[in-house]
Amino acid sequence: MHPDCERVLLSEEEISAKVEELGRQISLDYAGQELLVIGILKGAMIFLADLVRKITVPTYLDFIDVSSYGASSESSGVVRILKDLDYSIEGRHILIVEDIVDTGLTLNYLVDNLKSRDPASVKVCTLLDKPLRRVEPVAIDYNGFIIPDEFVVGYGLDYNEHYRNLPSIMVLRREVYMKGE
Ligand SMILES: O=P(O)(O)OC[C@H]1O[C@H](OP(=O)(O)OP(=O)(O)O)[C@H](O)[C@@H]1O
Ligand code: HPA
Ligand SMILES: [Mg+2]
Repeated sequence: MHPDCERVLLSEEEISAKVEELGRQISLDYAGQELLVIGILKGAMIFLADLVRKITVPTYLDFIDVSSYGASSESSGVVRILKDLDYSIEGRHILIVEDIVDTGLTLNYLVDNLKSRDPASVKVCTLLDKPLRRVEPVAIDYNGFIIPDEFVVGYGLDYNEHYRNLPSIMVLRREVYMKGE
């Protein structure tokens, strides 16, 4: 366990079993179709890399980079696109892949933004859902785990860009993020 963390919330084994289950369900639901997976940089990167290898329908990838947290554990409330998609999504079946839905501001913004580009369909898959913090409602089609209102890091999730490479998901000690705020 990392010394800045107080406990392991989800082990590597729990995460990989869930990723496999999500991949199986997505493959069943999109049978006979092509899927365009859109990863939200950077947090979703590690989940997405594992998830797409469990999907058996023809799958394409694109990435969009948005940011609302910066060097904080609280959302600024303003979502900014730092890097847009490389390709048009018109007429394609889109699956947005996120690491976590917290306030819902990031996903709400993205779903509206991507729907305005006329895709054939838009669905959302997130590994983690923290419903106690929701500010705006978000429809989630595939959800890995519902988690309590604690700041978590690892498996792609950061605090101020640290801890993304930890293999499990851990609760960050409050004193670590209170220091910077
Ligand atoms: O539901 P919300 O309150 O909007 O929070 C969730 C979003 O915040 C984090 O991203 P962040 O903006 O920190 O960028 P990152 O993915 O590069 O860490 C996380 O990866 C989600 O995209
Ligand atoms: O709990 C979290 N951890 C890391 N990044 C986040 N972005 C929103 N909530 C979180
Ligand atoms: Mg982040």
